Amino acid sequence: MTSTGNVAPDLRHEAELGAIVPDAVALALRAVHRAASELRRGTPVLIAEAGATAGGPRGAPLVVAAAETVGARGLAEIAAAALSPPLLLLAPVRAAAVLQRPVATGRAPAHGPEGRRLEEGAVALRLPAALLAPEALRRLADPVAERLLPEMPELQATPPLAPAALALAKLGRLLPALVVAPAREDAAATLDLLTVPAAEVLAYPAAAATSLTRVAEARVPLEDSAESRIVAFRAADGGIEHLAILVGEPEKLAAAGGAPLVRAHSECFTGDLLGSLRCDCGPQLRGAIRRMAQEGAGVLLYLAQEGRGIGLVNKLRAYTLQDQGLDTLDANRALGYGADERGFLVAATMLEQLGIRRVRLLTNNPDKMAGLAACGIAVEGREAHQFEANGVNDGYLATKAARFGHLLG
Ligand SMILES: Nc1nc2c(ncn2[C@@H]2O[C@H](COP(=O)(O)OP(=O)(O)OP(=O)(O)O)[C@@H](O)[C@H]2O)c(=O)[nH]1
Ligand SMILES: [Zn+2]
Repeated sequence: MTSTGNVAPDLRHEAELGAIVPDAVALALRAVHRAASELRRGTPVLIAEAGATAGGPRGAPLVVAAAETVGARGLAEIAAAALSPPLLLLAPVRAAAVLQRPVATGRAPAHGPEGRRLEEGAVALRLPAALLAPEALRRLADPVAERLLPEMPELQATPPLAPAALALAKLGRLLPALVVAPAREDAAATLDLLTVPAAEVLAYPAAAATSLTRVAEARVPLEDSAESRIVAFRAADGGIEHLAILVGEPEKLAAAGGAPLVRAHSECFTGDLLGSLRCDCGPQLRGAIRRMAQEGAGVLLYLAQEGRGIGLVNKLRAYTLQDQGLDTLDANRALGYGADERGFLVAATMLEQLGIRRVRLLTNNPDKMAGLAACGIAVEGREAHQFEANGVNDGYLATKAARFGHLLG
């Protein structure tokens, strides 16, 4: 029990509650996290306009389910909630592949909180009855799946809440392909569906990043660096933790006015853990720790951003597409994702909390430098972090240089 001194009884009650009642940001994060989980389970959710009023279809919430996971029950719930026949929402590149022709979205590219260009836009397709079935929907969503469609879908006007729907599927690390329809106002209550405001879905990545707090810390001597600690950071959504591996005492170096060596390393299960030859992540991870140990100090941020933010399952799909001839950038886009879905506000928030505001960044990726700088970290220098191609990852490294602008040397 915490001591509340001489506070009046009802105020004391409020003070005690204050410790456990989550604030508005945590509540919004929780709602979005739950909604993404519902999509993963194949359950529809409702996306509402902020401050939407009851009335015609314009202000109506959008009932949405992920094409990848929805089953017969979810489709029946959509039919019960819908004011008009369901549509399929796809990212423009995926829609063009399905329709086998270019698709214009007419949307200007938007910019994320770190100033990065977001690859946005959504295309709506009318679904003939033959395609409104779980197996057909999965084939429409997934470029890896067999593509024999019984009928072709047709273009339709995109609903205003479409960007939030696609963003929610991406937050669930699902293929950004959704069955959607404007919904009756009473759908939430009568069908017991979760409602989430569109604005909260779109604000989620930045809100989650800035809500990070330190939750655990331990000394962990490593093969390549005896003097190492791991600090874990957790966001208010309760999502997967991000880790900082501190080599030596980089906080002291920063407090004395220095700019420690920092690497923002996005997790790669295949490369970091299994030694996959498809990428350069394993050598980069171990190489960064070794280099920091040689310098005597450094911070490796181990970010839960698998597959440049598309998740492991989608990265495996992207690998299949790469085996069919696409490069790493086009494979992401064929899935409906952007070339790089990461934001570096997570990394900047972790550095701030470690008291590190000036860094020398170990990277070949100019976007990481710009991303951290846009989040208020002074990037005072770049240290190249290249490793020899291994005979398997040659094309991957060449694409990073040619199409992502990675700096050589
Ligand atoms: N989507 C996708 N992700 C990949 C592929 N190969 C590796 N990755 C992921 O790419 C990320 C690599 O991250 P980093 O090494 O931190 O970043 P980088 O952009 O290569 O930049 P630097 O290494 O800092 O120069 C990891 O999350 C990997 O899982 C791929 O073919 N497709
Ligand atoms: Zn990798």
